This record gives sequence, C-alpha cells and structure tokens, in this order.
Amino acid sequence: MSLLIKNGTVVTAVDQYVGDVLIEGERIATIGSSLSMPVDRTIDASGKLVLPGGIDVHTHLDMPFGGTTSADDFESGTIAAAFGGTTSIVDFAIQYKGQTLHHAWETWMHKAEGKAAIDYGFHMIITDLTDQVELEMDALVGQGVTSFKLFMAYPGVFMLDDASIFKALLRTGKNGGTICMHAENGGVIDVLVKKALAEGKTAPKYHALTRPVRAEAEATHRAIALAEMADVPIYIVHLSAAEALEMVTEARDRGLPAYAETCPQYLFLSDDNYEEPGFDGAKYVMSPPLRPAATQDRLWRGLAFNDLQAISTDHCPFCMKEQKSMGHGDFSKIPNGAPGIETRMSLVYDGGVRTGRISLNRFVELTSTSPAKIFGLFPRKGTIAPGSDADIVIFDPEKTTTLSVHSLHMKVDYNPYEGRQVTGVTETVISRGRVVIDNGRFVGRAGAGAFIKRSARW
Ligand SMILES: NC(=O)NCCC(=O)O
Ligand SMILES: [Zn+2]
Ligand SMILES: [Zn+2]
Repeated sequence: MSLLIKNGTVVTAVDQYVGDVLIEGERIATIGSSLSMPVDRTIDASGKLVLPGGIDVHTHLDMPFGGTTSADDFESGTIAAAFGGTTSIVDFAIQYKGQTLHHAWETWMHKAEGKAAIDYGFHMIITDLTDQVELEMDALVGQGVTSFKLFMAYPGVFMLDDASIFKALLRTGKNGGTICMHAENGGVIDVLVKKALAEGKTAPKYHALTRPVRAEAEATHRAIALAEMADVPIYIVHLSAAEALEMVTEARDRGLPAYAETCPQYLFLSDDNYEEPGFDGAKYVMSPPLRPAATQDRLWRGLAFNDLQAISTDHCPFCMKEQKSMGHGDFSKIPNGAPGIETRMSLVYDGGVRTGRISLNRFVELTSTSPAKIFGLFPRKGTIAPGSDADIVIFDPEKTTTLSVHSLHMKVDYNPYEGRQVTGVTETVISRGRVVIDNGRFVGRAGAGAFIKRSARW
C-alpha cells in the first residue's frame, strides 16, 4: 500500500513547511515537493496541518480501580484516541502484591491483543518490590517495557515506601529504565480523608480539599531528591499544582534530569468545577485533584519554557451513573479518574497554539516528539521523517467543533468539557501506513494496533 499526502503544511518539533509525504507500507519513504508517482491513494492536504501522530504516554484502559474497572477497554479507548489524533499510547500494567511483573505484563498484553486499533506500549506499575521483582525489572526493560510507575499515594493499594522507591530508582540506573512517579503524600492524605469523613464532609469537593497542593509539592520534592541520590532521571506524572512545578523547575535549574507531564484537565478545568450542583463534582474526582484557576497560567508557562516536557491525558474514565455514583455519601469511594484520550489534541491546539501560549512546533513537541524521546519511541515515532513509522495526523486548524458526550467516542456517560467549542480538529489519521480515520470516519480495525517494544535510555 502506498499513500501520497500532498500540499499539506508539515509540522514537526523543529520544522514547518508545505510539502508532500510519500508513505510506502508502514513507513514514511520520502518527503519532498511536487512529488508525483503512481500510488494507491493520494490525499490532498491543502490548507491542513500534517502532524506526527499524537503520543499519549498516560492512559488507563480496562483498569480495575476503586472497586470497578475503567469504562474504556483497548478497543473503545484506542478508537477514541484515533478520532482525537493519537496514534500511540503507553498504558499501565499493574503488578498486584505477591504477583510477578511477568504475570502483570501478560495480563495487560492479553487485554490489548486483538482489540487495540493503534499501537500501544506499557509502563509497569510496581506495588511489591522484592529481590525477584528487581531482577524482573531488568528482564522487562529488555522486552521493551522500559518504564515503571511507582506511587507515593494510595496506602495499602499502590503506595511504596521510600526505601523501595529508592531501590527501584537505583535499579533503573543499572538497566536503563525510567521511573514515573505519582507524587502525592499518601499518608497525609489518608489522615485528612478520615478526618473529613468523621466530620461528616462527604461531598465530592472534599476529595480536592483533602489532597492539598503541599502534599503534591512535598512528594514531588521527595521523589526528585530520591532520584538525585540514586543519580538517575525521574518523570513526574500528572503534575497539577504550581507548587509541585516549582520543585521540578528548581531541580532542572540545578541541572538534574527531572521531567514532568501535565494533563489537559489541569490546563482547562479548576477546583471551581467541584462546586457544580448535586453530585456533579464527582465528574472531576481525580488524583491529583483540580487546582485553583490561577494555576493554569503557571502550567502553561512551564510548558512553554520546558519545565514541563509532555502533555498526556491520564485517561481513566468512569461513568457517572454506575461508577462515580459508588461514592454518593462518601467522596473517598468515588473512583478516581476522568476521560480525555480523545480531546487532548484539539484542546491543546485551541487553548495553547491559537492563544499564543505555545508555538505550533512546541505543540507537536509536547504531544508527540518529547514523550517519544523520553519513553524510547523516537525516532520510530514522534516525528515525520524518512524511515519513521507512518503515524500521521491531517489536522484542520480552522475547523470548529463542540466537545460533547453525544459526539465523542469514549465509552463514558459524560464529558468534563461538555459544550466547549474548540477550533482545530483531527480530520484523517494514518497509523503505520493504514488510514484509520478517514475524514472523521473510523475505517480502521480493532486488533490492527501492535505492541511497541520501547528502547531503554541506552
Ligand atoms: N489519576 C487518577 O485519578 N486516576 C488514575 C490513576 C492514577 O493515575 O493515579
Ligand atoms: Zn497516578
Ligand atoms: Zn494515571
């Protein structure tokens, strides 16, 4: 199969030019101008942006959590991702206490196989770090699972103590893996949650009030300090608070390899959303929680000046009707997470590029190139270059759409951005040379996505 994309504005993290992109099989073959050769299909991209496919390095599909399972599986979730201009995801496999990492990996590979419509990889969540598990970390890195998520929150479920965190960090110094950290002080939060419930404070807004910014900032500082002592890089996931960003900035200013992502929900929503009537605040129960609106500018500045290196979604959808409702009368029982896999590219383009907060190149860098580099996918993915996978998004920068649960494809009964108008819409998506979204219509296949073996840091 050969495909020629003509006359589009090709944008990478460093370039912007009008050109033609020739795809042969699964790869980009040539980039030029006025290319004309016999091909199976030609797409006219005049007036459109031709972007590297989005890479979302933080998703939770088919994940058991909080007494239920996230509402999108690998089929519905990856199809929704493709609609939104994302062509690769890195999801999380969970090692439960007493289990091997290998068992967790096989379980999640099985969840994805035959279902994923775009390419996928896995980070491994470690909840039980034994000597044997440390050996398994090395083996997994060799098999392309080159990053590990650790939790400083959720005591009794996911949380690891500092000694285990430090050991895991040291191990990545030997095997070339990367530690991703959920940085919130779980012990403090647990005390605050119990206290609030004892005082009869049960509404969704208390989820946010019991997870103060300082609990995130302290854990972020501690995570970076542990990584510094282990002499390895660290990646802070879903950073939400300006106070946590200060910790990352301070570390980077000292030359430390501290990296962090934020997510659209922290750029476009705020703790005001918890005041929505009735139980609607539950839509925004996620960890870390939404922060005061003034935080948004600080995060955008962090993105513009490279104190934050990636925008991922932390897509973890739960339906209001059957799932979030488990926390009626007790906010601590509301499953944590929100949908976002489909809306990331349009939201960030509209709220970031069109407002002048970030450049078009920086948009590509934050949503594709930089996550690809940090997580061992570059240059196979994350750019438009000869030899790279033909993961390409044809994006209409002038088209406006209204985000709504009624038109989006995530399998969840609400949308946190309901009614928001965005300009900048994914039109056509190519995943390893195959058109999967054709002018807004899904034409791909569940199961066509492949597991991506990622590279270690060396
Ligand atoms: N973020 C969230 O609330 N849910 C997903 C799990 C996690 O990323 O900690
Ligand atoms: Zn987390
Ligand atoms: Zn997450």
